[in-house]
Amino acid sequence: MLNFEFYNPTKILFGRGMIAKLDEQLSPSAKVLVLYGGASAEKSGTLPEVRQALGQRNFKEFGGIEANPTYETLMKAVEVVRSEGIDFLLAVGGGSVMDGTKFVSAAAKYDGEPWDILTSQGEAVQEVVPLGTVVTLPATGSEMNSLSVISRQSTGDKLLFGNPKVFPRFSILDPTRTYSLPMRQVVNGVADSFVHVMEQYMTYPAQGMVQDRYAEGLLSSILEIGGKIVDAPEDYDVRANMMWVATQALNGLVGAGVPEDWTTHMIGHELTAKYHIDHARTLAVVFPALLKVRRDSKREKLLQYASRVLHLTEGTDDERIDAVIAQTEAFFESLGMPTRLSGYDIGQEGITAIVGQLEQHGMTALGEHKDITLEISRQILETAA
Ligand SMILES: NC(=O)c1ccc[n+]([C@@H]2O[C@H](COP(=O)([O-])OP(=O)(O)OC[C@H]3O[C@@H](n4cnc5c(N)ncnc54)[C@H](O)[C@@H]3O)[C@@H](O)[C@H]2O)c1
Repeated sequence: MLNFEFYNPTKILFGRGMIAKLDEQLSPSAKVLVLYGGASAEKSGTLPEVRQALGQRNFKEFGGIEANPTYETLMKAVEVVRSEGIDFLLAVGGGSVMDGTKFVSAAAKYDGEPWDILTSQGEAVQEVVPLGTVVTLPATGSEMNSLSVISRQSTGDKLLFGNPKVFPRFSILDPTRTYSLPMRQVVNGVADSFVHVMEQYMTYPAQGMVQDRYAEGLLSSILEIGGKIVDAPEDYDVRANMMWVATQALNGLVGAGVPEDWTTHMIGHELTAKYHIDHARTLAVVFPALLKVRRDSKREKLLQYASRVLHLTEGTDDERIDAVIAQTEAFFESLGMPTRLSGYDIGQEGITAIVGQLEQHGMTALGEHKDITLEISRQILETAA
């Protein structure tokens, strides 16, 4: 097992009606800014429930944080935080609102040009305004991690930063608050969570017995939930399991002490930045192609996954690896997600552009062995063509 430090201070309040406990989480004198995205937070009743839970306390609101949150919009929230003397941020939404709120949290206290926070991958973070979340979309794990992905419209960049100071102080997860999600977003969450676990599992054996079996439990659950969730839109237990699995898929625990390969996310971010494809859908295109190109270096874990999760026992090793890749593609396709770039009309010109963006962002040594060069990234994209 590899050495690791594990730190996760986020308090989780999970279940039906838990938004009512919001007030208890905040100090009586806190000056709160509630941040949210579009009209769905209002229409679904989540925002009204949050307002009610905040009662008579002093709070302001900032709406309009878009999917794939932008620096340009978030800097307007930073102005509100500074001018109103806000000292607590409450994100009500999915990954985009939670990530955006983390950026506002760090940018509002940053003495300099806040885009530095992204270009330094979070090292530049100084002080922060503390934050909490009310989750409406289970997918990213942002509610229990210290990561944030921000886009900049003016340059077409989409960059990630991480810093322990932006862990939410608390996150409220009420599965009934996900019932209003369009099915497209529900399945996006299934795919995103699946790939998050895979990126901390599908590498090479590192004798992380607990981590491997934990990851395999999460993967089995996601495959099972993926097969049920479309036909059971208001099944509390399916939604509750989806919500908790998504949180655990990226709260740091499954990846502690084992190698990780975030190539799929890094290439996926470039596809979203250039083509505005939903985040999870980019992963459904890149991940199967990554498995095809890296089948030799991931061989042992592919076989372990074949036997422990998919229970594949027939055929040669290579035939079982073929079956793993075919079943992974079939899983995404069963969620209605294309697994080829051609599904988004992206051809050779697009591949060259994406490789150029990877180069520009320094993504030249990806993967668990840091040996996925730009040439191999191109091969992955060509395999996904
Ligand atoms: N922080 C992390 O660790 C991490 C990990 C993976 C991805 N991300 C980032 O998170 C973002 C994606 O987040 P996401 O997948 O949660 O989607 P999202 O937050 O972008 O939301 C997608 C859409 O669903 C709507 N929505 C949200 N909750 C709803 C509800 N209950 N009912 C109806 N509509 C609702 C939103 O308004 C939005 O239009 C991307 O920018 C991605 O890069 C972050």
